[in-house]
Parts: sequence; structure tokens; C-alpha cells
Amino acid sequence: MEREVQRVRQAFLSGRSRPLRFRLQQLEALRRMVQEREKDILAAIAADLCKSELNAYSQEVITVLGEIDFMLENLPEWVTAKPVKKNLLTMMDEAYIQPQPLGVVLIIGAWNYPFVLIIQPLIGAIAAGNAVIIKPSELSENTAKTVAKLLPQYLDQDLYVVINGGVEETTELLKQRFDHIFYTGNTAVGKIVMEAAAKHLTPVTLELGGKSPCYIDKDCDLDIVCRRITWGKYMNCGQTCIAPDYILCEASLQSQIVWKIKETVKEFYGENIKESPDYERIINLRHFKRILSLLEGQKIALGGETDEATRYIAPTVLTDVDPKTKVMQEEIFGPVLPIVPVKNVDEAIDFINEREKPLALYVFSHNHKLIKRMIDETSSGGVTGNDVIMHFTLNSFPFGGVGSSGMGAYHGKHSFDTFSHQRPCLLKSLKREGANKLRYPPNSQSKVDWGKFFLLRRFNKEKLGLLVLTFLGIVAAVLVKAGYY
Ligand SMILES: NC(=O)c1ccc[n+]([C@@H]2O[C@H](COP(=O)([O-])OP(=O)(O)OC[C@H]3O[C@@H](n4cnc5c(N)ncnc54)[C@H](O)[C@@H]3O)[C@@H](O)[C@H]2O)c1
Ligand SMILES: CCCCCCC=O
Repeated sequence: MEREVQRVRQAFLSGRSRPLRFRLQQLEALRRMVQEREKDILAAIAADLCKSELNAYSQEVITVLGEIDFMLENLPEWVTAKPVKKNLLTMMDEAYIQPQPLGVVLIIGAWNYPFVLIIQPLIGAIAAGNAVIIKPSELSENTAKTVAKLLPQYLDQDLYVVINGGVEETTELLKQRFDHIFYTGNTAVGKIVMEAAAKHLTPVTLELGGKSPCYIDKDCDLDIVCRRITWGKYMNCGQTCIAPDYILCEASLQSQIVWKIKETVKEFYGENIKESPDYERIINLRHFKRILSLLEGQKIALGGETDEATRYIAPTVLTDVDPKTKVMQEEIFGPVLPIVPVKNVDEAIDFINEREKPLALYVFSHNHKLIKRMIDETSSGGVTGNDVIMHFTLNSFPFGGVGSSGMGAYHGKHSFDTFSHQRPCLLKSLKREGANKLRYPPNSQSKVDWGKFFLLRRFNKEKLGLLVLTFLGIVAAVLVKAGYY
């Protein structure tokens, strides 16, 4: 492992990942890979998650292609040095911020969207000029193997390397020194990653999970609300980091919500959900059993049917859920939707604020002020009002968590920034030493006064007079030199 990381570091130190032209070439090659090997990629995702190729394309491949196009279009502007405002002491100098690659980046992915969750950060890391080691999730082994096979056929083989393996390999990998670690997965492992990174003072981006609440105000169109929630909750069989985890609403709305979700489930997946190409399965038996255990003692108002052999769990809704029960203590990450009754929006806000900060927050209401209030008085990684999931799709947004749902963010320019060091560069002249004498010892009140003038633009009348005289002197000297007198 150590030798592999060393090999990637040597490739980075060769400097070839830095030029803009190279980055653009690699991103174009990655786009070619996705287009030419689309069938292999879709088949792998389908095999891992029992997902139709159409869904794999629209949930993962589209995002990747959109991100590459966005980078190719904007990268030339992003990589250029940006001049900054100067003060009186540096007005004759060159001052700019130059984004630079961090070095060797480790990307650790999760299994639930196994392609996009490693390739989207990879796009950002390449765009920023880094070398990258990618560790896909071992639970989505088909995608992991496919990515390991395809990437070296299209990208520089020494700069961008896939290492497959489980906990043992990841643990070994985390002992190495990286310049940034980008981890997607659960919060418990996020802490392990951060602890390992701390040994080398390596900065981390942690894309974690949590329980994303969904508040439904009584002033809204429940047909539309339930259609949108059904889509976001049961997509990928509930295994989506920003799926609405639970609903908060007034008790009286519950039966209507259940009824409308039931109708929508029929509309989306047909009478026989098991036959639907749009309904996925739980990733493995451990997660299947974990989700089943969350149903114990609950009032199942919809669904609840399961099949262990195929790891099928029907779209399920629980009503009158007690917040102290297990289903409300951990991220569900499955097709189970608890409804927790609250009296009003005040109670909903308190409920959210008493818990860990979630990755996403959803609010449904015709009342725009109520939505704004919810946003102002709570915290979460991101928010979508009157819909779910959709903030993920806008790459001008930073995507990431806050508090226990993560730190740092990516997508579009935010990915480029995450994988870049914003280097302040000040280029002074070796001339004009006169002005510099002000900062050299021995110090004096007069030097401090000049410092106040140059840096704080504060001056006393005496100094102002002196300054005007100095300025007039300089003008006179220039005019004499130019032959006007
Ligand atoms: N914020 C996001 O963008 C995002 C996206 C997807 C998933 N998630 C979250 O991820 C979670 C689901 O993913 P998961 O954690 O089950 O995925 P997972 O089991 O695939 O683990 C994620 C990665 O961590 C590695 N790993 C696991 N145990 C480890 C250990 N002990 N030491 C070192 N590395 C280890 C795995 O090899 C894998 O690459 C959910 O909480 C979900 O909300 C977040
Ligand atoms: C539509 C794709 C959503 C991907 C969300 C990633 C987290 O699980």
C-alpha cells in the first residue's frame, strides 16, 4: 500500500497533472470512458443494486456527464490567478490568489450510488490538478471492479489509481499520508477517517448521513407533496443519503398522507411492486435485517411486506411514531417512512433543533414565510422547499453536511475549491526601499503614525499637511524632470 501511494506521489511530483491542457484532456478522456463504456457501467450498477439501467443512467451517469461538461466549460477561468485588492503599502506590487493542487487525494466512496459518489469527486480532484487514489465501496463490488478495470484504460495510470478492498485495506490505506481525504459514508466511519487523517494533519471532507426531516404544513397541496415525497423516499429503495427520513406534521394529516402515498406507490410501481423495474432492493442481508428491526412495535399503515431471499422491503409508512423508538434514533436508509405527529411548526422546529444537524431538510407549504422561518430557525446541510432531493442536482450549490452530517462540500466550482489550495501570492520589487524603512527597527511614534496612515488610512492634521507637501514635492520633481520648468 505504501509503495502504491508513493508511486502516485512520484507521478504528482512529476508535475504533469498541473497544466490546464492536461486536466482538460483527462476530463475529456473520462467523459469518453463514460460514453463508450456506458453499457458496462450501467450493468455493474444494476447488478449491485438490482436497479434498471434506465434508472442507473438517470440517477448516476447523467450527473457525472453534467459535472464533466461543467468543469470543461469553466475550468480555464477557475485556474487563472485572481488579482486582489491592495492597500497603500502594496499598491505598487503584484498581488493575486493562485489556486493550486493539494497533491495526492484519497477518495473513499459509499455503495448506495456507487459510481457517482466516486467519479464526481474524482472530476473535481482532476480539475484541480491533483493525483488521486480511489477506494470504492466493497459492498458495491461490481461497480468497484468495473471502475478499477476501466479507469486505467482511459486516464493516466500513475496519477489516478483505484484500490479495491474492504475494511482491512482501507485501514491500511488510511495509515498513509495524503494531502486531502474525501470520504462518503456513515458517521461512525467518518470519525475513524478523521482520526486517521489527524495523525498526518490531513484535511478531510466528510460526506456523511443523518436523519433528514420533512415538515408538511397543513396549508399545501397534499397530492403533489405526497407524489414528491414518494419519489424521493422510495428511489433506490430508500438508500439515498438525502432521502426524507421521517415526516413531521399535524396528527390530523396522517391518514390523508398515507392514502395519497399509497395511491402514488401504485401509480409509480404498479399493483405488483416486486415486478417493477423501478423498485430496487436492499444492498445486503445485514442492512435488510437492520431495517426490519426498525419496524418492531410500530403501527404499519402502508407496506411492511418483506422477502429475505431477494432482500425486498415494500414501500412502508408508519404512523403515530413515538420519537423515543428505535426507528427515530438512527438513519433509516431504507424504504420505511415514519410519521411523527407535532402540534404545529414551532414544535417541528424544536424537534429538529433538539437532534443532530441533518444532511437535508424539506418543508412543504404554500406559505413562503413559513418555509423561510423554518430555514432561518434550523440548520442542515442543504434545504429544498416544496420538494425533496432536488438541491443535489444544482451544481452551483455546495453539496455537503453540517455538524454530524459532515464537513466540507463539493459539486461544480465547490469541488474545484475543495481540492485546491488558494495560494496568496505577493510579488514585490527590490526597489522602493524608502517606504519599507517604516517597518524596520528602531520603531518611533512617527513610524507608527505613518503605519496608521498606510494601513488604517487614519491620519492627524499635522501628518496630512506633511503628506500634501510631500505629494506636491513629488509632483514638482516629476515636472522638473520632464522639462516643464
Ligand atoms: N453525504 C453524502 O453525500 C452521502 C452519500 C452517500 C451516502 N452517505 C451516507 O453513507 C452511509 C451509507 O454508506 P455506508 O457507510 O454504509 O457505506 P460503506 O459501507 O460503503 O462505507 C463507506 C466506505 O467506508 C469504508 N469503510 C467501512 N468501514 C470502515 C472502517 N472501519 N475503516 C475504514 N474504512 C471503512 C468502506 O470500505 C467504504 O469505502 C449513510 O449514512 C448515508 O447517508 C452520504
Ligand atoms: C438523484 C441522485 C441522488 C444522489 C444522492 C447521493 C446520496 O446518497
